[in-house]
Amino acid sequence: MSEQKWNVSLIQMDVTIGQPEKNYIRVEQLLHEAIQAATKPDLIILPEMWNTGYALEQIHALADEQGERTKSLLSAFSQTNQVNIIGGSIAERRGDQIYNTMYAFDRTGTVVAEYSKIHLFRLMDEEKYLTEGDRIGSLNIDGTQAGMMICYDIRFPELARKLALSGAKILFVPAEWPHPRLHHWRTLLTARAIENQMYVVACNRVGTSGTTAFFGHSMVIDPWGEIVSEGAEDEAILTASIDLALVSEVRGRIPVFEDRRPEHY
Ligand SMILES: O=C(O)CCC(=O)C(=O)O
Repeated sequence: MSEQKWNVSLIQMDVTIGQPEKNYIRVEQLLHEAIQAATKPDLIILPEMWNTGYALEQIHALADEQGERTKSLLSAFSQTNQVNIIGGSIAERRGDQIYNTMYAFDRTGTVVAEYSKIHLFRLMDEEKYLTEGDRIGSLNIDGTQAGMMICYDIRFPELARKLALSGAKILFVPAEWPHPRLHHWRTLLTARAIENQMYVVACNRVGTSGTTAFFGHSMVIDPWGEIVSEGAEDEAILTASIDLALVSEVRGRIPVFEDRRPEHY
């Protein structure tokens, strides 16, 4: 790929709650579909907690031990196909604790970053079963600095700003964001893109889990806040082309980072 232009594929998948076997098979099928598309992706992203869904009561038994199974699948795929992968997030078991963890792989299959969700979502009892992460998710992909946040994290603008201040030009957001909060999803993602003048690549699941329905609407938003690509509510692989040169252009047009006055707030 050119240094500045990337093709990205967002795997907006359904997740079968409490059935990792089914979900690992489905992810592998969808990764193959994504890579066989007419335009080969430079980067593929998956949604949140795709191995187990929110099967919180059984999460200890179902979670992936140190993410080993996930890392082995995604690392082999990224290496074979020389593609970067933002591996959504999975339920990861580390000792006695369970985390909601993201892994990023470069084109050689190396894990270049991992991030565990910092803001656990109390509306879904996440904090009763999971342990929160304690560090932010910065990474470098093909020479470009980026950041990772998970779902509820997007309600915390401080985190996105911190990633932008550390150099991120693009923010990756896997999610399991349900109805009826589509307005919040779109508005918060767009705000994070506009205020930080960066790309936002957000991959949400579809399907239902009990009485909760997930609406998809995965999207890629440019640093000017325009939605470049947006999914519907069905399982699909969404593609978009992003031009990282637009980040410096927008930052030059309105010099928000130079005009910040953190000494007053
Ligand atoms: O903040 C929201 O409305 C949704 C968050 C969520 O579903 C999650 O973090 O899993």
